[in-house]
Amino acid sequence: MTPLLDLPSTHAASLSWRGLPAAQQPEWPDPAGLEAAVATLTASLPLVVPRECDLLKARLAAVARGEAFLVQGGDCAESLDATDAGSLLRTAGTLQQLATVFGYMMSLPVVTVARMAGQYAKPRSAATELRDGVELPAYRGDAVNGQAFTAAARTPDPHRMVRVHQHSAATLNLIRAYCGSAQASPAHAVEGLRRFADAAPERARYAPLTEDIARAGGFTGTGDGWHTPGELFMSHEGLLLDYESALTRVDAVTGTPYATSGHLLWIGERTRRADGAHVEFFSRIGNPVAVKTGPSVTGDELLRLIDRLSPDDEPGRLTLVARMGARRVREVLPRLVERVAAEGRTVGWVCDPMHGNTVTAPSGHKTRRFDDILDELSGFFEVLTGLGAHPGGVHLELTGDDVTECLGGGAGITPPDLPLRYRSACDPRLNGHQSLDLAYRLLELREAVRAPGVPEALR
Ligand SMILES: O=C[C@H](O)[C@H](O)COP(=O)(O)O
Ligand SMILES: C=C(OP(=O)(O)O)C(=O)O
Ligand SMILES: [Mn+2]
Repeated sequence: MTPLLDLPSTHAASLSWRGLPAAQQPEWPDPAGLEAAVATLTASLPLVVPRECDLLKARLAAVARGEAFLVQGGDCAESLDATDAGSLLRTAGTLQQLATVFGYMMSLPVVTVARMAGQYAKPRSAATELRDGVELPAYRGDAVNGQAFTAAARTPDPHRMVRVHQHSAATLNLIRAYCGSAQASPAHAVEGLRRFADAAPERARYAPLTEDIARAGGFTGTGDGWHTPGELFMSHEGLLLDYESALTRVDAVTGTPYATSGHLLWIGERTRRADGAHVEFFSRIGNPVAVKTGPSVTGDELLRLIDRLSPDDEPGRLTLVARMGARRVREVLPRLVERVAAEGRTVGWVCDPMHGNTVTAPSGHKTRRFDDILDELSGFFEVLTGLGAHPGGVHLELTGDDVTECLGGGAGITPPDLPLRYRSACDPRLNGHQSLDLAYRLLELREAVRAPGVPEALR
């Protein structure tokens, strides 16, 4: 029998990025510790296998062709101390409920991808944090250091990467069990939507919409048989190159290296330079990959990234995640979408309406306004649809828990509410209700646009 994977080897993906500029890497204080952690990871089991990554790539090819919609979401930063199975399952459930609403809205099958089982490393705007005259290294995610503001916690510890691998394996194990259970069925998702709609301040509008969704059979577009209810893929930002390359394995069948830390990895806004180490590493792996792009990206830069990451123009290989901010999306995105289309490149276009809309509340909490998030998302739909392109999906920071991190939404979280249940280790997430509220509000906006009298180009 052909083995699923070769043993780890010194293949190009683990080597070629070294020596290139690698932004946002920790300053590990202990080279021997780093070497030991990398050796442990190199000898560790893969979390995912190439066949699963290829399946996701095939799903994302449908997104790129305009035949499917991507729902991607989860924590900004997972925590190694979080051992709350309920919380993981609530987030997985929220993703599936969102998939149900968006599938109905788009009349398309949905591919669902969690920011989970690996989302432990954070790029930061500033390398250090200053509090009361004390300056310490910034928190860079649980894969690197601790959140507590002490010199001990903030010192990068490479052994944390080993703990991340173990914790991700346990998370994935739970999610795989969930995906095979009745809890992950479309009927269960519809029940969750009914509970949400019945309790929402907008009940009079949302309850009938929910019945329309239920009548459509939960997920739509399942007729061709490719959508498996309960199918949930794992993704994270591939930021820590020592971690990612130590977990890269060669597919024995094709000889292609795959990052086995997750199904889909993305490159963040701060590490996407085309001649940098991240792009080089990503160019060598067979996984489906994504790149986040903010408003400063030029058309030429984007084309260069596409050339580097998807030279064969394989559909599903590359997803572009636009995070422009509500104020800029309508101005900046059209020329980029037009340029990529003019060059005949096949990518999926997805909107992250979170990272361009972060503000600081008077209390000092990082937060985002629900209305800005909705506005960027509707701007994204306007732009893509107006150009005859496919609005391919959403990328959200969210949790199924009842946190108070973003402002507004149906339940109307206000600035004084923020400290009540602000639990994010990094950026503010939509809570379960705000996430569904966003989907229903967008659905209402889309239905209004589809009403008679609206020009065809905008529908
Ligand atoms: O999640 C994304 C980034 O890590 C985060 O937005 C950076 O935040 P900062 O500007 O507080 O460093
Ligand atoms: C770091 C993130 O985003 P971006 O790279 O878009 O800033 C993130 O997704 O948490
Ligand atoms: Mn974030």
